[in-house]
Amino acid sequence: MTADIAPIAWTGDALRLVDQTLLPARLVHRDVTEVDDLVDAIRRLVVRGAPALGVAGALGVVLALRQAERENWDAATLDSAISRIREARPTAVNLASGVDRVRPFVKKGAEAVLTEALALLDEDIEGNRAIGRHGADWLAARLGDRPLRLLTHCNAGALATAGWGTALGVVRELHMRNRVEVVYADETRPLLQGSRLTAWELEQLGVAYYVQPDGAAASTILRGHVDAAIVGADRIAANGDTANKIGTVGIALACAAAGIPFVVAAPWSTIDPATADGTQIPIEQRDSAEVLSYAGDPVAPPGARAHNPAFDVTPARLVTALATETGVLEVAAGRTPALSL
Ligand SMILES: CSC[C@@H](O)[C@@H](O)C(=O)COP(=O)(O)O
Repeated sequence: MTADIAPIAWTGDALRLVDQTLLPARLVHRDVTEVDDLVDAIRRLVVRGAPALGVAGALGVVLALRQAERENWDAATLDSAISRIREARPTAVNLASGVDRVRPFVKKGAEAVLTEALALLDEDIEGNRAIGRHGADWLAARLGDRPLRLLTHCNAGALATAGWGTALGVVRELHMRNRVEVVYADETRPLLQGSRLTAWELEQLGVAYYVQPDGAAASTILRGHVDAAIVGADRIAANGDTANKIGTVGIALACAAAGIPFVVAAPWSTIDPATADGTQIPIEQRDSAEVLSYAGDPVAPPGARAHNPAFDVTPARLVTALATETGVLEVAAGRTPALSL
């Protein structure tokens, strides 16, 4: 196995990010020292994935404090810079909670914030390894100790976290146990996190995979090619409703129809007790150009309008299990009858 991917690092002077917009063609690191550049990097998905956003947000508060010192900001300017980081994307609760975790340390100075932010980074990696072990144990107990055919959507790998990954962390753990036959990686339109990032990670790990169009997922499941689907989450409401990348709910419906497990892998930090249910989760709407063009060229008539929600909500009743760092919670009470083609 190759050295683990570290999408976020602290250099001592800067937040060093793997530029995820350029993968898999190029592995380029970006050093960020200014709040505006971090907000831009978050919005453009240079750094992305809920846990990674949490760590980037926390380290972003260090950048804000250092910039405040360099530029003699007053307290209100600093506060609004921190809030701009916190609100750069709305759906992943980890971004807000990462900033909120370090905010009480702001009055103690940048070093105190840095210590707390780096603790969050370490905890995330450790937590992901535990999610991987618990998720793999649960799948083996439920489906038998045999190589599994898994389906995933978007990227919930090392790149989406501080390291190791959540849903892909489970895949990695199973792979270490020789219990992965193949992974179907949905390409994940419109920004292709599945084909660009998940496939890249699986390639590095030596896991067998297919990239498939999002539109193939339900058919692949109903035709019996998949033993379980496993995805990450951006925010889990108190009742278990789960927001994840657009397209996830269709996979959950297909899993329910086929009678196979739909598993969400996420740390407790992604569960938001302040959000009662999925209707209250803010869903990010992104630029029309992401849908209406491809690699810079138009793919729709001039004047076409786009509907571009970045996330959807899977109702708790469709979530078979939630793999966390402390164990697996069986969420869905009942399953719909299985169909097959
Ligand atoms: C461990 S990452 C979980 C989710 O954040 C992931 O599945 C996802 O939907 C990411 O969306 P993105 O828009 O790429 O930030």
